[in-house]
Amino acid sequence: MGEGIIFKALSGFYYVDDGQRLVTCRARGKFRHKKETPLVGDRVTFTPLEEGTGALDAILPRKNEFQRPAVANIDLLVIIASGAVPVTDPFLIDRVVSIAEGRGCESLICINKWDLEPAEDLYETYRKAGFATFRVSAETGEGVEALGQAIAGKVCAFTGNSGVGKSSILNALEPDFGLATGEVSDRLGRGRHTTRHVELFRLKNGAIVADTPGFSSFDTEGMELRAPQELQYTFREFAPYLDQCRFQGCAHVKEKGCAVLEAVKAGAIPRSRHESYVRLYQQAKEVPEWKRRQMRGE
Ligand SMILES: Nc1nc2c(ncn2[C@@H]2O[C@H](COP(=O)(O)OP(=O)(O)OP(=O)(O)O)[C@@H](O)[C@H]2O)c(=O)[nH]1
Ligand SMILES: [Zn+2]
Repeated sequence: MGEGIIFKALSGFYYVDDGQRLVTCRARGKFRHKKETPLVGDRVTFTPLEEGTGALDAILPRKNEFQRPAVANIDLLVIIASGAVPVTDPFLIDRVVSIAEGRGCESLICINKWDLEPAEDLYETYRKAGFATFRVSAETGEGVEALGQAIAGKVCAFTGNSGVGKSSILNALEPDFGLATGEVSDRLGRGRHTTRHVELFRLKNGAIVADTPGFSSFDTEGMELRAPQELQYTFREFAPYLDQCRFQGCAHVKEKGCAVLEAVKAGAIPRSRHESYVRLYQQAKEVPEWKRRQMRGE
């Protein structure tokens, strides 16, 4: 019996990396019967068959799973942003971070294009909110080594709005990636956006990276939503204040005696983070629970 990680899923085949080679597996029929779909990132067991092929036997318990992109067992979501064109709207970052927090996945914020724009506000916002926050320039290489150390040995998904430099950073992290990056850019073209195909890559520092399609503000509309009353727990810097509001069940939107609002006023919670929370809270209220469940794939 073999064990490994699904690095790629394509046309009914699962490419399982067992640490030595890539085994091309077919899923056994029982997966279909149980309506269980193996995901890229899944740790699986398989029965080796002839010539590097195998039959997928079981999916080991998942640490977490995401819908869009469809990946499992992510240790670290690396959110790439930029203070230079295309300037990242903090709401996009908060939208994705909130999903990651809700699914028990750690986030890292990486602000690229440092050579063009220091993006002081973005940097301070996320540092203050309690995230590992890095500034890099894929162009000059500044900060790239520190980012590499932060992701070493982890299974990471790179995400961010189109054009922030995801492919460029991967290339800067792994100069030998040169060839592969050409492919990455190709795949990130139009075809990739429609197929939403995800693949894992192994870097020399031991990181395993999923490069996911760039997204736009338009795409955030279709991203999963939690129940309004659960959203507060996906903004980690709110935690110390949540049980200090005057009224139980406080929504932290505009209530009197709200400790979260006071913390925003006092500068302890970044204002843009709270604005994102309010925007998400309102969106979540407009969508019925059955629909939210559907969006979460439940
Ligand atoms: N000045 C400067 N330009 C950069 C930097 N990083 C990337 N770029 C440029 O920004 C553009 C977009 O970079 P990509 O790496 O293709 O961005 P991406 O995030 O992979 O984009 P999508 O494939 O659309 O998701 C390219 O023209 C890069 O040369 C940087 O640190 N500084
Ligand atoms: Zn409150």
